[in-house]
Amino acid sequence: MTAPSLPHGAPVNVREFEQAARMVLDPVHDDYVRGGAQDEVTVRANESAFAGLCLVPRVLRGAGEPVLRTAVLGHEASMPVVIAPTAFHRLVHPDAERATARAAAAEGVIMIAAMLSTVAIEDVAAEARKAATDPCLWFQLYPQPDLGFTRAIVQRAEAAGCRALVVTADSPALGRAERNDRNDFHDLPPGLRCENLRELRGGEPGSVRQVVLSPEISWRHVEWLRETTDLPILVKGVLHPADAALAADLGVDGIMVSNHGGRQLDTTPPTIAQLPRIAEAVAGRVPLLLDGGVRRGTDVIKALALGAAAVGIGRPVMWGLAVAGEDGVSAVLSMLRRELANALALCGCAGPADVPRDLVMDISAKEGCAR
Ligand SMILES: Cc1cc2nc3c(=O)[nH]c(=O)nc-3n(C[C@H](O)[C@H](O)[C@H](O)COP(=O)(O)O)c2cc1C
Ligand SMILES: CCCCC(=O)C(=O)O
Repeated sequence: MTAPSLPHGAPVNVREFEQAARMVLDPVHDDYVRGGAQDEVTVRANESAFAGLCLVPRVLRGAGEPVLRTAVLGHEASMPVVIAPTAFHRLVHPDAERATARAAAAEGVIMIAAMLSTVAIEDVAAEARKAATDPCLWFQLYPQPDLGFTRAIVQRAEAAGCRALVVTADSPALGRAERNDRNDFHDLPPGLRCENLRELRGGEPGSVRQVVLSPEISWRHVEWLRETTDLPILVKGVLHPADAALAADLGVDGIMVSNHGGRQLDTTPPTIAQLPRIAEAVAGRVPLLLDGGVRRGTDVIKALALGAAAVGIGRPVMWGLAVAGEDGVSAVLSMLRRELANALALCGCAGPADVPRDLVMDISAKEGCAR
């Protein structure tokens, strides 16, 4: 295998993309992307928990060159990494969600388009179709108490060709991001609008202030969505095994184990630590995805070993987009692809479905691999 050639000085890993993004972004927007709730305990824990798990590779398995291609909820993908929904891509690059959609489609990666997108879902989908004949887009929803609006936005996503609905469940209120308080960043700058919120304002693009993160949203809304759309439904933001069991009982099509990248409730457990408990509660009834702190191919393989069908990445995509638009997102995706292929090969695995549970050893904080 030959190493891919990168222009001199280009980031060689996701961490370097983070640093490069910091150099180009308005510090207020950099803070918005990198930040989390309150003391950011969970932001750090998501990443360090991966480092605290060791990989114990098998040798001489003759597994051959790993094949990364996989199906996520039955949707073909070139690797078990999806783009987690992140709002407001135009804050970090003028090509915004259009660039992300092109990169995802060209890379054969599933993109979860955010409801709070700065490009309308129809345009995101059209852009994805420019880069691939059969791109796979899912749509993330913050269910609104206004069910008329919620129905309308779901129908728009369906008509645009989105193939699954990702219902964010961890946001009955907005988390307290003190970086944003310090920067007095509570609304989009002039000219940036939430293009999917037109139905809230009689055809005008919406303002983020109109979005209701409501404590009244409940499992009944998931049931209502089940009756409202034929799209597969994933619930995103599950951390408690009992909630995972409830979701499975309700017949959802997928669960995203997520703490919103540590941006909602601080001091929640790192997602990778919670994954085995959730896998046990669900017992294979529903496919699991996980996001939060995935920065390396070795993180992906750890999540696969502990029960995830795929992982999501949030901030890394925003950093790639900030640094180089579509090319930056592509670079982040292909970096993770190379790292995952390398990790699979070094672990003796033939592909995502060939990752045994005992590949991962939990090492307690005092003797862990990292810190
Ligand atoms: C800038 C930013 C915006 C986000 N916006 C949304 C959103 O609109 N809806 C949502 O469900 N999650 C949102 N998230 C959470 C991500 O979907 C994901 O759970 C999280 O970023 C994963 O952690 P990671 O950034 O460490 O990969 C956002 C995250 C970031 C960093
Ligand atoms: C009003 C919600 C903002 C988008 C979001 O979910 C985030 O920044 O984490």
